[in-house]
Amino acid sequence: MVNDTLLKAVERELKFRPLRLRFVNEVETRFEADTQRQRSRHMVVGGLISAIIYCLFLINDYSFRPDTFLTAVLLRAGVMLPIGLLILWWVYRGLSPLLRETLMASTVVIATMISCVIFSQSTAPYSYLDVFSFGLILLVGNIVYSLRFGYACASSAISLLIVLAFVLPYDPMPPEAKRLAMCTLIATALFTLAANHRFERSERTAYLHVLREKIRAGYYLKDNEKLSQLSQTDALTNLANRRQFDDMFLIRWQEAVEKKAHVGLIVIDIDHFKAYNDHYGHLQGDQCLRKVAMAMRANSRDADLVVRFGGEEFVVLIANASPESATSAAERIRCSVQALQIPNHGVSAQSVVTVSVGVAVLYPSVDLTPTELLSQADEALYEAKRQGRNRIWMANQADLPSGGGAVGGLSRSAQ
Ligand SMILES: Nc1nc2c(ncn2[C@@H]2O[C@H](COP(=O)(O)OP(=O)(O)OP(=O)(O)O)[C@@H](O)[C@H]2O)c(=O)[nH]1
Repeated sequence: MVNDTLLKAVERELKFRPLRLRFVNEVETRFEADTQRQRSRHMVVGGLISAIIYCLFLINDYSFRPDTFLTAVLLRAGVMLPIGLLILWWVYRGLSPLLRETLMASTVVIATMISCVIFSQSTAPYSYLDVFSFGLILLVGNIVYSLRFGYACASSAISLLIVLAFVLPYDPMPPEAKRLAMCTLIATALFTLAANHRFERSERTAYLHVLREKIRAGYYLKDNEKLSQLSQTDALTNLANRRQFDDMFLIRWQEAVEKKAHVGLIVIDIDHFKAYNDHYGHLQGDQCLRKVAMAMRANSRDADLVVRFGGEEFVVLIANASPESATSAAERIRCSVQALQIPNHGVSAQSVVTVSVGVAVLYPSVDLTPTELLSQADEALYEAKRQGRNRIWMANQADLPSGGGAVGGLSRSAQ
């Protein structure tokens, strides 16, 4: 999507990346919208793997503190696992960023709490050794889930406090082991938080670069579309121009060859336009051209290509045209211009602007070229002028260079 304000905000973020990770609101909302789905999936996969490993620790519980094995089963598989799976299910379904991060961070805190209860309930001599493994829980939150930095800090701090609260009064654990365990845990928290910060920073910076390119690409695309449209349109009348006609004529011709269908061409020229220009001036002449162009567009089918061929000459390219439909399209156009009742006092006091129309319809074949259809229509137009103007003239079969393929021979006076 092309968005000027968004592009400016993205460029500002890229230029002045402060230590604060969160973007300004507008970019943050976009960031969340673009990354939420993938982030939730990533968390769910990480959560499932962590849940399995957390339950596998029951093997440890069984081997070196069998006295609390039942409690461990109850707490790990009966409490932590269902809570964890429920949270993962919610996250998978999609939650607001705040809820998602809070719930995922809470699994870290709950797992720490449960692990502390299990180790402190046991009277086994080495149960406290388990405290050294609690760093793994912090690692899951800060690295595996890659919680947003603020949530990672909060869950790590709360978890450390919980461990401290359990370790300090736990008598079977020697004071040296308590000190070492707490130092190890704090160091683990700090290292994993530093890595978490770096991950999030690079993820966000990479996102900004991608977003900037996407927005710019949107601009380029729009510019290109605009340019291509301009290069195919006549500036005065907004009709298709000669360049678009040349392209479309070949395409329609080829289609007609393949489908064995007719191609029709109507060539229209405003009558006595020089007199109009001389009488009213060039600017009003332009105005007249616009009105005539609008009438022609309004009285042609959407599928027909209405072209300003040059000066006061127009062309309508009709796909799949029978001689009858081309003739009636030409007559409709002629009548619609006359119906505008634009006075042309350059000719006489009663004169209005009219058009002469040449019509040609062909079955394209290998020995015919599009130019032949165009010259037939031109000749028919010349004949319409010669016959007195304000009329349509159908290209005659005899006009064909090859002597075959043209249809009609009809001329129609309009007056
Ligand atoms: N205002 C204006 N006039 C144009 C434009 N292009 C061509 N013309 C004028 O169209 C007129 C065409 O005149 P002619 O070719 O002599 O044809 P005509 O006076 O219409 O006579 P017939 O075609 O024989 O009926 C000239 O005066 C051109 O200057 C344009 O873009 N704007």
